[in-house]
Amino acid sequence: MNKQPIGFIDSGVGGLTVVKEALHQLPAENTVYLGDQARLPYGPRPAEQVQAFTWQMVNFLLTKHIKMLVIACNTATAAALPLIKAKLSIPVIGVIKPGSRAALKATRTGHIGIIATEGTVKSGAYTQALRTKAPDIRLTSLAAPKFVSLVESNEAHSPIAKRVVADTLQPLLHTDIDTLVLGCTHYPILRPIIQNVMGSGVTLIDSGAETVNDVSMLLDYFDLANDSHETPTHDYYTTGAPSMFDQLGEAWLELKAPMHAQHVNIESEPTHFVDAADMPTGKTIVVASKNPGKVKEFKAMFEPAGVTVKSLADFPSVPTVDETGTTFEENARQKADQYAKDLQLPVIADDSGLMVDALDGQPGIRSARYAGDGHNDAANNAKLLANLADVPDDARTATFHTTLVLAKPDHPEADLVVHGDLSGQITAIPRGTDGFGYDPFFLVPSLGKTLAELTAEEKNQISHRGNAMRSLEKVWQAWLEEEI
Ligand SMILES: O=c1nc[nH]c2c1ncn2[C@H]1C[C@H](O)[C@@H](COP(=O)(O)OP(=O)(O)OP(=O)(O)O)O1
Ligand SMILES: [Mg+2]
Repeated sequence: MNKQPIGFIDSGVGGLTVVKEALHQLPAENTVYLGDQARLPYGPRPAEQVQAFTWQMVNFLLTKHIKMLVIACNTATAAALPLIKAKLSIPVIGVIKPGSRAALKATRTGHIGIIATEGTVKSGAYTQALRTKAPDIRLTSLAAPKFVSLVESNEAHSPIAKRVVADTLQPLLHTDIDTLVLGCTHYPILRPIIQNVMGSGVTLIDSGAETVNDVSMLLDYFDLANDSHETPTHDYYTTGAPSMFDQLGEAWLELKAPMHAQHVNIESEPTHFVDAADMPTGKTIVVASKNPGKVKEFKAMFEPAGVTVKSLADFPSVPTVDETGTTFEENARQKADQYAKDLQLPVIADDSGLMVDALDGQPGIRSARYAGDGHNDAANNAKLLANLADVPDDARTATFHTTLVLAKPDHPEADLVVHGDLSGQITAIPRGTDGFGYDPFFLVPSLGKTLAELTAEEKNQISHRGNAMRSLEKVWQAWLEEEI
């Protein structure tokens, strides 16, 4: 089981045509999408610039701990797919090969048309992909530079769009093309108009939709599919205006709920591959946790101080450290010392858990494995509730505890150790959707809310982890900068 999201990048909203297919074919997967609308269109830009922009998008999505990357943009695929594939340790998929394969399957006349951006046409990426498989195939490529702007300016259904599409496709009419590759992920949004101009005898190939077949296959092949039954999350980011993105996205994906795309600035992201292990150690700390809920909370605490926060997701090949200790501190030390040694970077490890008075302090250090090995919040919560079924409200008191250990490589004697607690009560009915783990059942009596009903910031202000961090506040920066 792998709950990490699949990442999608595109110059704008076009890649949503791939996401639409992914939501349909892979409904259990979490997804995160980034459209670089501020710098669109990519089509007319030189290949080197497209490569730099694409790295910035990739570096941003890597901070979201994606398990797979889909370059849902033909221009970026043509310019940067091999470079990115060579550097990342996660599977990377482009849109050109899947589109080519589908086109070869569809053609009867052996004459395939390709419409794409200038960049994609110039790169010859489709010609190369198609000729490798079918050397004798006849190909006619045509740049359709105006299509992306039509889509992005929400003109795809206007009379102007009809005119532009008809004019652009003119050279392809009266040929014996029977298959036309939509070699840009924006183009499927113009599909009805394109089909109308080309006539019903021409099969349109949606390169993006074809790509999702490959995504699905690779999820199985690398055993990366998410088979949890939690409702998946879909996060959308744009470098442009979220309102425009939402408007186009909600209509295209036929969403019932608002999309709420978030604005991001990626211009300070590196324009090349950054190996996490090459980062300067002074200002980087690795959160030695596999729990994304914890990582998020630590990021919120460290990043405002200018510290780069990495997590184990940035180091997929580092071996997992088992928790075999009998106390929170032993476990936190084990995790911190071993990961610091393996990564040769400073790390912070957290061992935490819930101690319920009516259960003699259980589940305690076994909180993550309460319902058995593997992390399943729902099963742990269900077991907790079952064990408390006969316990009256006033006896359902409990304490959350955290022990934090900061460790530097090969110096366990220099570990920094702090603790934090939070008292509360276990409710019978879950409330709230934020947070993680036991949060929906943990009532903070003074607030009348569960931890899952608090914002991240509100939770940090009172939580066991927040309290432990406040104990660290005065000492961690000096500790991190100190040479040993
Ligand atoms: O603020 C919290 N809100 C809700 N639940 C929480 C919290 N803090 C810890 N917990 C629960 C989650 C897990 O069931 C156990 C920690 O187990 P613990 O071994 O420390 O963490 P983990 O296995 O999830 O991740 P990792 O060891 O990779 O850091 O306590
Ligand atoms: Mg654990």
